[in-house]
Amino acid sequence: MDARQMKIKAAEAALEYVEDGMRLGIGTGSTAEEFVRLLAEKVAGGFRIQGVPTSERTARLCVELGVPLKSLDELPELDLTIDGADEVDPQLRLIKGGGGALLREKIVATASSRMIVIADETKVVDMLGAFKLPIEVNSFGLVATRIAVDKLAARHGLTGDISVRASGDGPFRTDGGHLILDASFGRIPDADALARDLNAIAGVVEHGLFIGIASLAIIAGPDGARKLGA
Ligand SMILES: O=C(CO)[C@H](O)[C@H](O)COP(=O)(O)O
Repeated sequence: MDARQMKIKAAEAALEYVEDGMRLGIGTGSTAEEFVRLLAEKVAGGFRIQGVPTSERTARLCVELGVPLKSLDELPELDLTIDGADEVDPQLRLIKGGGGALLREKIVATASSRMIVIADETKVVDMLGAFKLPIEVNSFGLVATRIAVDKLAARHGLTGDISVRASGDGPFRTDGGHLILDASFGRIPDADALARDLNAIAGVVEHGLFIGIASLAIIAGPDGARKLGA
């Protein structure tokens, strides 16, 4: 089974949790896009859902495939969000934001009664941090915010490069017009404390640590999909 087939396996297993009539948060990334493709087939077959996309990219795919969309303001309380992740640890803590959609992803996931993560087994880690931690920041005061993040990291015993994400010739801009700092910490022994402290830095809009948000992860490997959590 290749990487794409594993993503499809995870997405198929997640689709079983989607019920007719649900208000559904729809994630961002290549795994979430496999989910959107399967969901679109169900919708074409008469299944009724209302989706809230977590990015402009996901919204475009949903429109293209005929998945009905609403804004989060129209549907502020959701039944379920299905989304991918860059890392998943045994406590279902996540790193997200590889695709730059972490702010909307976190807003949508926390507006949902439940979040289910879909991922292939390469995303499962004992300790978060091998994947660069995305930190969404306001462009005003970028240098000051970066210094503040660097000092915070040092207080947490974390070292590593913190760089502004690039796209083409310039910086990457999120759907909200912000910048992303990618922090190469390597290992994050106390992700809960780091998450809390990052939120206290004024220029930080949001970070990619999702703690206590997902209740189930569907992890696909060569032998099929297994579940972490309930
Ligand atoms: O957080 C995300 C986007 O901001 C994605 O869910 C994450 O990057 C995983 O993407 P993929 O399924 O392509 O590996």
